[in-house]
Amino acid sequence: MAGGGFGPGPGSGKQYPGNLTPYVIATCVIAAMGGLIFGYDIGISGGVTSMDSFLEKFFPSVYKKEKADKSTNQYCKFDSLRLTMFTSSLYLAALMSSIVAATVTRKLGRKLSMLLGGVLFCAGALLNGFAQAVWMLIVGRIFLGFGIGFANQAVPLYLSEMAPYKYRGALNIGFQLSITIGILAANVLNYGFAKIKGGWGWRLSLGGAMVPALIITVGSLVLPETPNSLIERGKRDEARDKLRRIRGITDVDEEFEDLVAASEASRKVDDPWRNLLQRKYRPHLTMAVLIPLFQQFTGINVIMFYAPVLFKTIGFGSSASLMSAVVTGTVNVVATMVSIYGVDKWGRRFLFLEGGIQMLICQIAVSICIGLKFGVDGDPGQLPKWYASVVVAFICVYVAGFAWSWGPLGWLVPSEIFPLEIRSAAQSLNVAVNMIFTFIVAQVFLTMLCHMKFGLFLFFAFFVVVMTFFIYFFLPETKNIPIEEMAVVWKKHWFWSRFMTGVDYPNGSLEMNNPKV
Ligand SMILES: OC[C@H]1O[C@](O)(CO)[C@@H](O)[C@@H]1O
Repeated sequence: MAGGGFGPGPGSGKQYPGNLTPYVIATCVIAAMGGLIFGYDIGISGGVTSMDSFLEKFFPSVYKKEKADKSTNQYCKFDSLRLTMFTSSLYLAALMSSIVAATVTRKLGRKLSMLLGGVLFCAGALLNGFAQAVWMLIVGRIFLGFGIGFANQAVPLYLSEMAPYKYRGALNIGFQLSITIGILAANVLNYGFAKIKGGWGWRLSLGGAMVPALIITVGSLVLPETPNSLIERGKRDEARDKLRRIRGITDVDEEFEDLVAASEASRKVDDPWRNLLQRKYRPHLTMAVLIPLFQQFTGINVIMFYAPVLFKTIGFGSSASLMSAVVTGTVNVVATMVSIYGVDKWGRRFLFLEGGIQMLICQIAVSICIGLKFGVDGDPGQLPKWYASVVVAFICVYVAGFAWSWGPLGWLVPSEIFPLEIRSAAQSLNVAVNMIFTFIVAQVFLTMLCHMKFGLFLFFAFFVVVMTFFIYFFLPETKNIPIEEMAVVWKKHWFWSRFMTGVDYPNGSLEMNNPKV
């Protein structure tokens, strides 16, 4: 995903004039709805799959098993490939469409990708809301996934191109913030809709995705195209006018010339994928793969997708489980705001390292708590409410640790380290790796819980140890470093410097203003 920090920083000598106009604010708020939908879909499926009426209708075998073996192994209650397929099909679809979207976004504009995303979302939400059979659910999720591929490709790119450079960092995390708000909205609605008499509340939960979907569909029709995209498609005069309108001033020449130059420079790179394999881009390639992989191996989506199911497993009733998901969702939103506040003050490394240690402690604690009560056979006997509440508290502290570290930084850091000539390939790789591992975690979690039992949390804890050491040794601080000076951080790094010998990076503003995904 593209993002913040593409503009000139404090050391670049360039200070493009321009204001944070109401026009920009309005366009960015509408565009950020793409993040809301992503979050909504992440948050909605877990709650819906914990509603009895939904399970009974679409997954009767899971429902029967859940009802029948109350006192037996809690770990395996929900282990159903079809059930996980319902959740995870979306991510596979998103992975595929993000690859197509890269071309649409570049050749036909950001607006069209967002419009396609919105239309696909509407189709998916309708199919899900009116579903009569499992296939309708899964096809609906696939449509939603296609929509997410387009929206996640185009929206962050759109935001970073529209925003005045000074606000790009905050706007980047703004996208993750809207994802977390979407997750929370889904959790709250699930909690309310589950109480509807007649057991059809899940239809409202799933169909509710129509609201943000319609907003982005209509929004993308009225949103302006970005100047970068217009230049890229040969419409220079239109681009200059747009830039004036967006920045709220008439003198936009300096920025405009740089956009044109950046577009021309990027056209000379004909195979960004091959470029990415060059020795001097080894650190970038490593980060493009490992950062999204590690983000998913924190295990966060075990909580985001399956919190209600998990809470049911540790002994809460249906309603309390959904309520607990609302609590974790709220923590997620608030802690992401902490990150917006602190990321440029305390730096990326501090947040990564602190968040890592916090997550590790909580994962070990959750594992011990569950292990002590559930043992290996998964039979908790009488589990006191206070005990389950302690588990939820640890989970909340864990979510906070994620939400101010790997959550937003998993997008921000890659977006600020890629130089233009590899940006398109590296960013696509970043999104693709994220989706693949989101898919894998979603698909195998319930089976893993069944087999690894309380050890599942130790499995993710192990990865948190690995990633925390990785950050400590291999990630240089990128706080307050202008994009065009980023090469320096690798050149000075104890390990990565060996790949940088004899490397002369193109300098200046040319490479900064044309974020491509
Ligand atoms: O807020 C948690 C959410 O954030 C993401 O990591 C995206 O950045 C999702 O995979 C996860 O569900």
